[in-house]
Amino acid sequence: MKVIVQKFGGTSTRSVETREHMYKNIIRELENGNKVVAVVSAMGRFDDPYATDTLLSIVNTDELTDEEIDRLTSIGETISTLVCKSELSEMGYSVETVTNAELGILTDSHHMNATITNVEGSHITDKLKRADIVICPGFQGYSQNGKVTTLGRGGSDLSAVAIGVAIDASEVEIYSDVNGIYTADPRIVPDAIQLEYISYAEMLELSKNGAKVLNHRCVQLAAKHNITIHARSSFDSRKGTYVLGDEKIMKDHLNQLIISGITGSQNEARVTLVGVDAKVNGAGQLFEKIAEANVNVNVFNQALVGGGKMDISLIINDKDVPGVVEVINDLKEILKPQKTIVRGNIGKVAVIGVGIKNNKGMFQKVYNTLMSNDINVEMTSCSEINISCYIDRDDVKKAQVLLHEAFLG
Ligand SMILES: Nc1ncnc2c1ncn2[C@@H]1O[C@H](COP(=O)(O)OP(=O)(O)O)[C@@H](O)[C@H]1O
Ligand SMILES: N[C@@H](CC(=O)OP(=O)(O)O)C(=O)O
Repeated sequence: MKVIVQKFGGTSTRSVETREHMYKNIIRELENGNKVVAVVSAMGRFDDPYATDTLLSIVNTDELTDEEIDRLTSIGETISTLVCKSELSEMGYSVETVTNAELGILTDSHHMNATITNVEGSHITDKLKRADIVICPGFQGYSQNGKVTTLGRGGSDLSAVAIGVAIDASEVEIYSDVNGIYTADPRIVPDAIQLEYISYAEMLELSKNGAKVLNHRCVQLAAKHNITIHARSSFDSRKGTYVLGDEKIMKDHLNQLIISGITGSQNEARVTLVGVDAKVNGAGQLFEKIAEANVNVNVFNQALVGGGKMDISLIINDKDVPGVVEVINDLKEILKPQKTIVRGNIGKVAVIGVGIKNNKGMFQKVYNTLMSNDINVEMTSCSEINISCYIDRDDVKKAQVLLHEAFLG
């Protein structure tokens, strides 16, 4: 007998009909002689009664502390846990549920985006002795101060892998409404191809750059513990996509694609300081203050423009613009910029693949595809497996379709 960890997201827990499909996946494993730990997300998306965004919409979040918001949003997963227990029990299955404290996911106190510090699976293992199905609320943990925390949006994927680590599972199944990982979001690029395998490194880049199908911290944790993730659909019994280590993919020649995926995001902003005094270490001081403000800089560019002046450009998340503008104002006397330009309507398109480093002309192909279709590339960043271009936000979907056609069409 094996214990299978299955995670069901909001697209699976959403309604009585979607949950019927979800239960078929659990029951299949019971019929195979296995036991199931089901990690569940809140039911559905905004406007569904108990979905995370619905819960957030019924309060004024400015009037609540982050700790209070965690107490509110974690309820969505608790409701989902109890609904699934009631329905599965009614169908005659032996089911136990796990409370927040019994989950054993210990975190720091960084509410709304907590980091897991330890995972302890003894309560789940005990319950597995008494029941065939153990249902766990995803997305949450508890801090050393005994408070409920949440793991960031999309965090139930991370819960599932963390529980997989705690109970020593060799594989974690993550169910959603798509049959695994595609070469692009199939809702944006209908011709996207389903991948059989993808490496942790490529999946991490896809997730970090906008592919919400898997949470990036879940991929990091799976890579650290060498746990295979099987991303698949609640509504389709075929195999989905296996996310696993590069070594196995290389050794068994599991993936021949140069490019594994195209992804995009639409929440960036560009801040440019024009004509900064080049004699002082302006960028260094700017970065120090930006880091103190807890802001992540996605891309940075500095160019000498003559006359003892330089231009500095930053790409940040648009939610961080007010904080960065405040930092720039505080440093005005030191940096002496002639002007500061904030452009909020920025997005990103990213081409991801292990083949990038070994194939010439990849950047040129990305750049030419965009520019020849009137999409202006404002800034770029490249690594061995990722070419990212920052473009007008309104062009992000079109850019994904064009790049998919150019590389994978
Ligand atoms: N490369 C990709 N492959 C598959 N799905 C993707 C990709 N990029 C984005 N998606 C989106 O991810 C969605 C599934 O993830 P998500 O909405 O988080 O489901 P759940 O709430 O069930 O966890 C799909 O409906 C799809 O639109
Ligand atoms: N309900 C949480 C956690 C989560 O992971 O949800 P889902 O599995 O539906 O993406 C959220 O919306 O962020």
